[in-house]
Amino acid sequence: MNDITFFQRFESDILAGRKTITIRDESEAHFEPGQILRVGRYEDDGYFCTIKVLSVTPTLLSVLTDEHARQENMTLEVLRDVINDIYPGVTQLYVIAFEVVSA
Ligand SMILES: CC(=O)Nc1ccn([C@H]2C[C@H](O)[C@@H](CO)O2)c(=O)n1
Repeated sequence: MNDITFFQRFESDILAGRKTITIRDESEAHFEPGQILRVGRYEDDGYFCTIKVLSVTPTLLSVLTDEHARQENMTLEVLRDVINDIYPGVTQLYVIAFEVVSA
């Protein structure tokens, strides 16, 4: 049983350490620093690594920066588009910073 999922297209970036945050809505804001999470692919729930949650920080879509985009390994324009696709109309978001502890 996995604790969090990511779209398959982000798997290689996560495993390579190029993607070190994920930005989620209220439904996934309950994670806490220090928690160890099993990570699966959204498409098939197949496990692909274990991460440690470093921080969970409330933010707003309107204040996302190039630094968030860098930590997502994408441009800010693409990051805003991705978030608008996944969470249409949502402005209150949560930045979950993590590190891969095993894969
Ligand atoms: C079910 C669900 O919401 N799954 C998600 C949500 C977000 N992500 C990724 C996409 C971007 O890189 C960031 C920003 O939301 O997190 C995801 O992989 N899977």
